[in-house]
Amino acid sequence: MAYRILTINPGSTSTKLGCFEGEKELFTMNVSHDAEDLKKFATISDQLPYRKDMILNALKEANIDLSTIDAFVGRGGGLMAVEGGTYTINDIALDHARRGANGIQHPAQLGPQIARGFADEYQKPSFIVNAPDTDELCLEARITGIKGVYRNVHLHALNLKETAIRHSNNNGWNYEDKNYVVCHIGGGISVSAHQKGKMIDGFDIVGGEGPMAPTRCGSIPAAELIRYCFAHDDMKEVLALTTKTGGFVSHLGTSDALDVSNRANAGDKDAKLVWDAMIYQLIKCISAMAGVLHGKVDGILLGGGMVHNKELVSRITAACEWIAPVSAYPGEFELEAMAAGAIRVLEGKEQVKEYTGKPVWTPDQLD
Ligand SMILES: Nc1ncnc2c1ncn2[C@@H]1O[C@H](COP(=O)(O)OP(=O)(O)OP(=O)(O)O)[C@@H](O)[C@H]1O
Ligand SMILES: CCCC(=O)O
Repeated sequence: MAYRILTINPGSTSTKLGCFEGEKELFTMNVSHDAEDLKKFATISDQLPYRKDMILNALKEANIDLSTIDAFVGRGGGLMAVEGGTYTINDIALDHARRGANGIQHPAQLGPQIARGFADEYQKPSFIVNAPDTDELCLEARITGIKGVYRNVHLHALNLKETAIRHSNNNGWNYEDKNYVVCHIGGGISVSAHQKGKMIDGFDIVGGEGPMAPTRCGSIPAAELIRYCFAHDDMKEVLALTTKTGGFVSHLGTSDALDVSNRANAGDKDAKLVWDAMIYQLIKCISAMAGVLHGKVDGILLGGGMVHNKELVSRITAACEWIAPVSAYPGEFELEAMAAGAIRVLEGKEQVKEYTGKPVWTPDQLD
């Protein structure tokens, strides 16, 4: 019989839930949280009881009996850099998610906490699949032009890898045999290079790299940014440009990309320039990742909410199809990807990994 999996993906103002039996979706649900309610909590982990109660109520309304679930999966977060794959939520992973051990506060770190809580209660396994902390960078990608400063990536690893796996399956290929440039173009934008099943390079979208995105500034010339810091007192506000107040929010006061593209099409010059600049930067970043793969690219894959926009897809396709065929996968497969990862290990098709808490790479490995 097919395994029944509950997947939990906490975002900034909602928690997405999915229940799957094998590949079959039994239900998905988006439980909204009032932004004012969330503001009352000092840390992300303080939100746990509040979010858990809302999830339990939603599951009750949907008649989902948690005792029928075979495994619980939470979106990762707060973990030290890990190789991609499916990990048991052991005590170290739980502790790191609770306290955001990697120094980044992200709602996704509630995923392992909620999943492990349910798993303990019902004596079932719990997993994390391709956490945002996935780091498979080649050594050269880690080195910057400042000694002692290294690149640590955080990106939409879950959706990027699932998109690449699905594209491979659709074509009768193995992800492990192919090279792709994979993008997630949504609230945040991730652009990454995948070489034979490993994400060997990508832009750090939590650290202010890559194309500008609805809420993120993307890459900025270093000296301009330093001058900007000198001209501003509040470094917390400056830092927020990398994940909350940059990109469309900084230029246009909205994070709604659909609104920006509509305004651009209706003749709003400011919106058009920002929309065009984002697409320009996307094309530039895709081409950079193709270079990293020496041009040996089997496909350029586009996922995320903005990929519903046909104009964006056709402009990227026109600019990049000289590199490789461009395929669009609008939206995201995050809930399905978490279930699929758990099922692969439960069926013995993939080896489950043990989180050790030691990052995959530290600068002392250079010595
Ligand atoms: N047809 C469209 N044209 C332009 N933008 C669109 C279109 N449809 C959806 N979007 C935009 O996609 C964005 C949402 O994408 P998505 O759902 O992937 O984001 P998210 O889940 O909030 O964040 P993230 O993708 O970073 O996890 C919104 O800004 C929305 O306006
Ligand atoms: C780290 C990838 C997810 C995000 O920042 O939204």
